[in-house]
Amino acid sequence: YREQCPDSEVLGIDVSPETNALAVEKGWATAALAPDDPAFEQYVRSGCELVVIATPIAAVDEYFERLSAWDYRGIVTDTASTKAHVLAAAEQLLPYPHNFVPGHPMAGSEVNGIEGARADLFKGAHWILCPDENTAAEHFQLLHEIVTGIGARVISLSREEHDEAVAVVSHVPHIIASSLVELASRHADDQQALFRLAAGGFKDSTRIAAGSPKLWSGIAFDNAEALGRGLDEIREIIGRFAHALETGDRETMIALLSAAADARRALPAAWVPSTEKLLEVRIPMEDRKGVVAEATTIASQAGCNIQSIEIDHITEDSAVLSLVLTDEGDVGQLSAHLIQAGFSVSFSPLSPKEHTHVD
Ligand SMILES: NC(=O)c1ccc[n+]([C@@H]2O[C@H](COP(=O)([O-])OP(=O)(O)OC[C@H]3O[C@@H](n4cnc5c(N)ncnc54)[C@H](O)[C@@H]3O)[C@@H](O)[C@H]2O)c1
Ligand SMILES: O=C(O)C(=O)C[C@]1(C(=O)O)C=C[C@@H](O)C=C1
Repeated sequence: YREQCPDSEVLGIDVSPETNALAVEKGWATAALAPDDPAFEQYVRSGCELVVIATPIAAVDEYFERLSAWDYRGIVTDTASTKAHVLAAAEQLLPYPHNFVPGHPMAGSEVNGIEGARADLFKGAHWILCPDENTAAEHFQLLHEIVTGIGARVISLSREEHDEAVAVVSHVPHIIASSLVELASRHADDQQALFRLAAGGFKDSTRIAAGSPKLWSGIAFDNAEALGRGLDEIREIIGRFAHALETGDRETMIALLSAAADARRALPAAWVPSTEKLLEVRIPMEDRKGVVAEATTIASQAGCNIQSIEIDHITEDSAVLSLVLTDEGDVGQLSAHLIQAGFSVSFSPLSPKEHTHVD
């Protein structure tokens, strides 16, 4: 972020003095302190615009409590992999819970701590934001700007759907990766000879198993229900492979493998923004709460990518939300769903030049 905005001030807070020293040395933070340093409170009380809580889930409450004690009125976001606990804690502990916009970058590393940090970690990645009907459009706009500024793409997801969705694409895969390593470990001898045979396939599908057990145990228990359902389902899926094998059913085996191969091949390696053809969607915001959450979630569901957000204040109590979309997703579906939700929307093509001018 500081590469994008070298004039910005970023105060890092970490329990590890080595981490704080390295963060400043690398230029990722302008200053970095221990949580109990009085300068932390001073900084939060003196106009800090945004707080990003990127600790393990177990430490989040402590920071919500501090922000409450310091009557912090700015925007708060987080990076936690699960939202069940964080949402309940925000509601209970934060003085202004509507200023909390949950976030979750869908990128990371199995390397624990600051050693795993890279300036380009989020380039081409998706970053979930979970605004709700109480989220101010300006708060979402600022977070959107920061996240897209570091090269990620924002996906708006409802708070209710978040944990269920990430259980399937992140938490079940982690348990499976750990299970694959456990299987091989059981068969490896003292010299670990079997692991020397492990090539790309094993390594590709188990990299994440090297992640922090403490962090992942926190994630697993915070998302126990959805993870439990996902594990039941994966048992059933593995059972279908096993059954095809037992019954010599080659046709089913081919069908199961083909369906997975097609779906996997269709996954892009990374998201590349396409900004040749831009489309502006203008949505009047008067007399309605939560327009930004509703409209951006509908856009994400339709696979549309919002490149930037503007809020045009027409009069004191009326404004228009303007979303600039890149040439992706199903605009027909977006339009139909926005109209179905009761919005009176207008679409107009925009050239990248015009957009630069608007900015
Ligand atoms: N690892 C990933 O790939 C990944 C991806 C997306 C989101 N997340 C989420 O982001 C959060 C951080 O994960 P991570 O992988 O960066 O963890 P990490 O263990 O690599 O880093 C956590 C940092 O928090 C510090 N810390 C721990 N307790 C603290 C406290 N009480 N006060 C201040 N600092 C404290 C640690 O010293 C460390 O520097 C977690 O909630 C995790 O679920 C992780
Ligand atoms: O790529 C990795 O190493 C990750 O661990 C990233 C990963 C994942 O893909 O499951 C891990 C945890 C998150 O909450 C989000 C992303």
